[in-house]
Amino acid sequence: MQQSLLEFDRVHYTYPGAQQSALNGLTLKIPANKKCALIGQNGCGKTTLFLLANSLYKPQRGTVHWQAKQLQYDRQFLMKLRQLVGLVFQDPKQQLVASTVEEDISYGLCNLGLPTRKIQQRVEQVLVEFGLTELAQRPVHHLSLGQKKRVSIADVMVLRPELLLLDEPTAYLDRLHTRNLMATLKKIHASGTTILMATHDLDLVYRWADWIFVMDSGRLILEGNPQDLFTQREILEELQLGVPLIYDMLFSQEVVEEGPVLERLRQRILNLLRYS
Ligand SMILES: Nc1ncnc2c1ncn2[C@@H]1O[C@H](COP(=O)(O)OP(=O)(O)OP(=O)(O)O)[C@@H](O)[C@H]1O
Repeated sequence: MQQSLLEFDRVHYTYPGAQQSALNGLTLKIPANKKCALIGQNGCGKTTLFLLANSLYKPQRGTVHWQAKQLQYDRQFLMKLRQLVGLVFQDPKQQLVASTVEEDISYGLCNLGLPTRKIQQRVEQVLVEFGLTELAQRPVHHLSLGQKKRVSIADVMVLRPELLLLDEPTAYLDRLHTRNLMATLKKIHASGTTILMATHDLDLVYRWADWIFVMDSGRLILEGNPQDLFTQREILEELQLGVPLIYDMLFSQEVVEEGPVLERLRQRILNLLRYS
């Protein structure tokens, strides 16, 4: 059976003063070692799921488990969990707290109380891994958006999490920076980190993910691998999500007759396009 890292079981969460629940009985298991995508309309609860996954919020009903252990909300447990589950916010302003890039990356390690020498080693290693060495002394508010996003991910990865949560990481990035980011994620995944990415970019999902969750109104509606999931076109159209353009082009019913040549051509195109 597929091992899961984080499990939501019938989780409810309503923001103070809100009329409607943001999470409305959400049940979802994040499988270990996968590249997972989370899709759904604006306001369906993706960010709220992340905030509960990282234990910044607590379920009002239902439970969240990390590797079969129910989350606790005392300081010690939270410190440990936030090393294991790294959250990269959509807006780097929510993430970047220190004055320089180097200080920002060391912030989480300092909070853990690691010895100075160890902190220096880990920070230097991450600066190299993320191509940030030249920017180490740069004030974070002088960085471009692409650079800020890279620093936000480095901030989290320096803690060596087992699960990386990314909230719309490619939002506002140009093509080059999206490619660079996807190359970074490839390395992170290859090093053994499970990834869950919320995004509205279905083509990116199709080219990158190996498992997809579809949410609506605070619940999980569908999940599966890209090839199976996008066959559920009717449901996806009803949710106003549709299917990726690439999928539509390659698997539309109006395409020429099915056969081995067409299938080989599709596989070649998909292999060329894949981010992974
Ligand atoms: N701080 C808040 N106070 C009150 N309601 C909130 C708050 N944050 C989010 N909500 C509401 O909770 C619901 C879920 O919001 P959430 O941000 O989790 O959705 P999302 O799927 O991440 O949306 P998007 O794709 O636009 O980022 C929405 O109805 C939203 O209006």
